Amino acid sequence: MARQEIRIATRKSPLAMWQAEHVKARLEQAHPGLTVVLVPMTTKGDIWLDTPLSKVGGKGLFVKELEVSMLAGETDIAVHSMKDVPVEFPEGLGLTVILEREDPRDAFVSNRYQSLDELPQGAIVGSSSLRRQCLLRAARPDLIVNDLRGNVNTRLKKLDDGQYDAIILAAAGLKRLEMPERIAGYLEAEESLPANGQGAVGIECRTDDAELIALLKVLEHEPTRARVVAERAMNTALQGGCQVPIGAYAEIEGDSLWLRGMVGDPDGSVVLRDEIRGPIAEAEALGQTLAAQLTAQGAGEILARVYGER
Ligand SMILES: NCc1[nH]cc(CCC(=O)O)c1CC(=O)O
Repeated sequence: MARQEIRIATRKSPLAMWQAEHVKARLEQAHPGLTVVLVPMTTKGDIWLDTPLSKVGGKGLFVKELEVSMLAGETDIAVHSMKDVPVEFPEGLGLTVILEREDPRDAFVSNRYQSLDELPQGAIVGSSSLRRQCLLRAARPDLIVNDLRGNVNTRLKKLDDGQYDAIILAAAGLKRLEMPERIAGYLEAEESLPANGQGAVGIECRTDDAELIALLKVLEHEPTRARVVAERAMNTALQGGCQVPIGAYAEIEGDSLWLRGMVGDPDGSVVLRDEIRGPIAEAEALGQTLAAQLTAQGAGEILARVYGER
């Protein structure tokens, strides 16, 4: 008998819930008669559960509760922002589907200013990401760049409370949460190279469940997968976790893939950039080659310093 129900294990943050609802709606539309149920779970916040791998690059399993429930057969799938998905998966689980990417750009969010250029000398800008901190400081050494934590709503509240003149957030998150009016302007890839996977959503499930995977495959978007594979390969080759000053962004141009990468010191003193073009089918190798190019420029020293400081 055909499967009639799919259970989505999800974190409870508004963004996680939106993404799970989105996958539910798309699966139910594609498969009449199928019911998709959300199973919200309390996870240990945004904190990663450290594994021994954290010693070599800050990697961890920050979705562990969801994975335990899938492995136990209590739930079937988990929906992730690709930006936050660790490189390794526990035995028996894998990233079986990647959905079409939405806006990959960083957004400039402010109640007073329209763009980075408009910010006065010494303005306070908030960002939690080392990549954004590096790029902000490199572009505008006069700005005060302060840490900004919490989920998207918490971060916006801190802006509205006057703790910052502007903050930088992923455009995709603001659009999904139906707050596009919060976006004062976009930072293009030339200015703020997106993090690997930014704007894309993926589905994790048990790799031995062929019937389930066949149902999920209607959501697969091949061009997005190629882009994300290249970006993640670069990040992996640099031993990057998700809290690293690394940008990796791929686009498709006809038959070829164009991958740009950056590694920088969070203090903005050094920003290494490079790029590569090649066949889409070689996405992973392109990512690895670009990582080697950045390493040749000195990326290893920068990253060792950052990892050593944690
Ligand atoms: N690290 C948190 C996170 N993970 C995914 C998104 C946004 C959505 C996306 O990139 O797909 C965000 C918020 C942000 O960076 O502003």
